[in-house]
Amino acid sequence: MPTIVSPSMLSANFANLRADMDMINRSEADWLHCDVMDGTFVPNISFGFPVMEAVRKICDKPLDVHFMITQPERYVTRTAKMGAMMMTVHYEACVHLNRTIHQIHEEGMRAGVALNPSTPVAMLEDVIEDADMVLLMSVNPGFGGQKFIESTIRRTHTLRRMIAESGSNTLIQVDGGVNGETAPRLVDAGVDVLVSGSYVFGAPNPVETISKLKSLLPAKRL
Ligand SMILES: O=C(CO)[C@H](O)[C@H](O)COP(=O)(O)O
Repeated sequence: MPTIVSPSMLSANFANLRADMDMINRSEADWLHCDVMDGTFVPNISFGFPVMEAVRKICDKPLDVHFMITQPERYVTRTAKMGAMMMTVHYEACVHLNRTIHQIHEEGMRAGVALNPSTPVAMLEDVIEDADMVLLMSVNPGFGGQKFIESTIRRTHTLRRMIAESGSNTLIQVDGGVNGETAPRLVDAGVDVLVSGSYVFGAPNPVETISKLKSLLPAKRL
């Protein structure tokens, strides 16, 4: 399975969103990662549907939407209507996670489940087969530009074993502090989808940085 790179829109320059989306369209990015924050689940507010609907019209890449909000199930239908490919919700924010995953599937999207850095990977044992992707947060969610939390490498190994034991094809995504140094180590540990924000958008040549991120990665298992 090839490694997927999904630049995080959280670090985009909103003063010129069209230029940022033109850059993403020209690049080897596979998806565009959208971070929705509500100021309650995380101590920050990002953007909502009007911005993502505008982006959807000018971005050629599939949208991978990460909801850092309470009760994300309220927005499943609207996210599908907006044209998202993947809807990721937090384990910590869903009382009925199994139901929410099925709602997402019923609306024709892929379902991701995100874990905060302090939530044990084992909490997902009983839903792993239903999830298309698990997002391991490698920073405490809420802000771009934070330092990578090292225990993510160990957590990736644990999750990779759990997925193998379940016999499922669930993808592993990591988000937070992903750069030229952490990316190869993450892929080596078993990550399939890399989300990178400030490393990409803060680079002098973001298109080249996305290509480098992909080419830096060790050859993946088949
Ligand atoms: O969503 C986040 C935090 O909530 C991520 O940190 C963000 O998507 C990526 O930012 P960076 O690559 O700068 O760490």
